[in-house]
Amino acid sequence: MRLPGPPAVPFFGNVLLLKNETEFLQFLIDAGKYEKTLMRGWVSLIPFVGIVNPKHLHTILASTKQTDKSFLYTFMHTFLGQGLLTNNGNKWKLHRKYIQPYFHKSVLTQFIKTFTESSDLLVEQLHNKQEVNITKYINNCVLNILHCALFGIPVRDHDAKLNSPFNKGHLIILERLKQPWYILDFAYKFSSFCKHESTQKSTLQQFAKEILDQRRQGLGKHEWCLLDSLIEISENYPRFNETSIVEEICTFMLAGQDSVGAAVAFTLYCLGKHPEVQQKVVEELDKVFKEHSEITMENLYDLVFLRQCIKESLRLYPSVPLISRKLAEDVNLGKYTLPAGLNIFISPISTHRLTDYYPNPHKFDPDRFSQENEKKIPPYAFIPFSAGPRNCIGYEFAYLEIEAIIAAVLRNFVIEVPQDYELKLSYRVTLRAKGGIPLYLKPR
Ligand code: HEM
Repeated sequence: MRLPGPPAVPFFGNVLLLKNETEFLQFLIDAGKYEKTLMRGWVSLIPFVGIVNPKHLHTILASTKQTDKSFLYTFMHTFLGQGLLTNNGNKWKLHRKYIQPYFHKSVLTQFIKTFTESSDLLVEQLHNKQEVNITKYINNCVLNILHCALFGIPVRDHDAKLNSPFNKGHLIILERLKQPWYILDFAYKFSSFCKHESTQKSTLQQFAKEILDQRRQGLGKHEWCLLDSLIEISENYPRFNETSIVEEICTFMLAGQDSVGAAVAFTLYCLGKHPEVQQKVVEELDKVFKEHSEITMENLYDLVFLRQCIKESLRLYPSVPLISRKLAEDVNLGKYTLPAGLNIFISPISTHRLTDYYPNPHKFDPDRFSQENEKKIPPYAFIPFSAGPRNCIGYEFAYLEIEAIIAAVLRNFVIEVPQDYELKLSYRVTLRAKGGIPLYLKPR
């Protein structure tokens, strides 16, 4: 089987593409040209197949058998330990089954207050500012939410968060790929990267353990948080031990941070660039909040057009532009049979720009997700949260959180993107705007 793909360099394969993140993302955006075939790529000496076509994605992502991640995720173990994001096999299946109920809509209601309080704090911080780099404010707001929803640290308890190592955690996986001799564990173990990652991991886990001990003793227990749910699971299922609790809570802190930060920032960017769409969102907000100014779960579900805007922004700028799996069994994709054990790449940012499903694909057009139009989009052509049994467990949490933050910003400010600003994308496992996103703010 000979597949088309980008030119590869001996030993490095295609990893040199990662040297320039903006060009790498442009490569992914243009990878729709591989839709009718498959794409081959090399991570150093290891072959990968890239899959862009929604029908092929359906075959793989919907399968309960194809849930294994590729070896690339083991690179996160040094930093994160083994939580839902990086685990495979039975351990993943069991943990997912235990934790899933705590992300049910009925349970998420309890976090709305946290979303609101943190969004209010954000609005306070933005007052009297005319021009801001919105990215760092948003990231701070998201961190506040996570510290509260996951660890039970009140949003306005600044001191407790001051020393949180989660404010400065840093993933090194890409450095390992760019210098592919570090793909080998024994070489990596002697590197300064590994030392740095291991130190980070023990600091994060220590922080999580201390709070776990406090919660177990009932200290600071004003409101329910996700850590309490994990304690409850460990009481019911002894195999879900203290290490599991710590690894899972650290995973949630990481998985729910930059992903949400990017989604909020890019949606605000899109709304700042399209004043007519922003106006429509504001009219919806006025209508929904006419009688009750308070943000509730019901109000958030009524913000139908805002959700369309968030989806359209996630289509153009999916927070996680690339994911990877390892095939657990042979799979037939049209004229190709891919063997068990093969590593594959799935690139939401490539699939999201396919002209067959998204005419004029680079245009921001929230009407693509209107109730009527959305039905025409095949389910696996829109995968910002991945899809199937191994999708993002936090996707509904994320939508509600993003809506609450954007609603708070737009109810208080008219936002505008400076004329001379040119968005440059960059990539560090999540998608980012290079240098952050500048916004003009005018009080409403
Ligand atoms: C806009 C926000 C978010 C986006 C775009 C997003 C996207 C994704 C994607 C694409 C995956 C699959 C990753 C892969 O297969 O490698 C994933 C998995 C995951 N996400 Fe999210 N995510 C978001 C927010 C969150 C939040 C708020 C949480 C938790 C608080 C979370 C927790 C997780 C976890 C634990 C997994 C692994 C699930 C599993 O494998 O069973 N995510 N997310």
